[in-house]
Amino acid sequence: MNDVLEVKQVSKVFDGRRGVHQLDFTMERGEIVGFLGPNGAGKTTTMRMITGYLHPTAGSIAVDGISVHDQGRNVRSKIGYLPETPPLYPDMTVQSYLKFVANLRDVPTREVKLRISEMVSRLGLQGREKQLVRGLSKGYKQRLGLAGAIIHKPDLLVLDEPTSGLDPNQIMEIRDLIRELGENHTVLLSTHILPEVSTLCNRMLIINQGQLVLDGSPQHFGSAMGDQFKVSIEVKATEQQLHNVLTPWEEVRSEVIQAADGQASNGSADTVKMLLTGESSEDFREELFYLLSGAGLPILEMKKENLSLEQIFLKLTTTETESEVELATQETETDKVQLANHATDEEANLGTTSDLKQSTSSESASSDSHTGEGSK
Ligand SMILES: Nc1ncnc2c1ncn2[C@@H]1O[C@H](COP(=O)(O)OP(=O)(O)OP(=O)(O)O)[C@@H](O)[C@H]1O
Repeated sequence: MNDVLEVKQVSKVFDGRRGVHQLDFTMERGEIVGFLGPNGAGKTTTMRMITGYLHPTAGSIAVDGISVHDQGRNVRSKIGYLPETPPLYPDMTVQSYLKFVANLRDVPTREVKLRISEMVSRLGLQGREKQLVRGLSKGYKQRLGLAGAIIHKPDLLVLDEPTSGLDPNQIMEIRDLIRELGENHTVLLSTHILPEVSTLCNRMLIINQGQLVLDGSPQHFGSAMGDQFKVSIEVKATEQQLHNVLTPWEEVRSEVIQAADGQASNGSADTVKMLLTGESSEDFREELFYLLSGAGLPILEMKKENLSLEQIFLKLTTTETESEVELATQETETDKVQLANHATDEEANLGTTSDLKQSTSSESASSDSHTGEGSK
């Protein structure tokens, strides 16, 4: 069996209110999975159940085939957990904190010294071993939290919003570290930052109101949602010529985005930009090409329009109507470039364009501690 994590029909009820409901998913060795959802969706609750800090009301969770709740002690050595606020002790030094965690995680005494020096060099903490935790910057605290989470060499690493509250440089550093850690660990990572998922994860899970609403690779989401195939084109033609050719095509709906009347401006030929939407997700570009070339209308540009991750996320996690999402997909080309799944590296690294954190629910709901159930 290659599954590191098995979450089976897991539910959590808090005082009669649903926290998560019948979650069902597995994670294979080596996967880096992004766990996404709006505030209050159930990400932290799920992560705390996986790491054994919270008991499910129903269902079961196993790591490497061992039940998290029946054999807590055996399984805890297999899991590394970084809560949103790492449980660091301000009066300890970096070194004494790592020693403390190593003992807590049952690292054999003879190996502790070596593991600490491995963690210090791997997480870039050299020169800070004797520094008090209280004097570390937020980025270095996060590094130390990560070091504490992996010092016992766990199979599964669970990271709750690991870049939250960091400045752009620190975000890039922590992401690089997570990417590196993903080479040796299976990682479940919760985040509100969509480009973080595109750059770090090969699979994502979206949760909304306690239920899993999507599971798959970021690239396959458009078709997984039964999306209609959309193409934007620019054609050297008049609106009337295009109308004559395209209107009889029943399977594809066309609408003009922009028409440039050549006669009125510089005397060059007319061009028209259109958005074409198919009845289904079937690719109709080849048919379109032959149709327009058969009519003697040159295609200057043809581009497949994908739903961006942001649009997919909104579609799945809000109650907005189909038509609102539809509108979003028909924004101007500039908007599309901004929103596109393929965010530039800079955007992806800085996460500035797509931080979807919604401010409506209480922040206090995500402040973790290791004190167990009901501590939030
Ligand atoms: N200890 C608790 N007692 C009562 N209700 C709780 C407790 N912990 C979580 N909840 C509720 O369970 C639901 C899921 O919360 P959770 O913190 O898991 O969401 P989240 O997706 O992690 O949100 P965020 O992005 O804000 O961190 C929310 O409605 C929350 O209020």
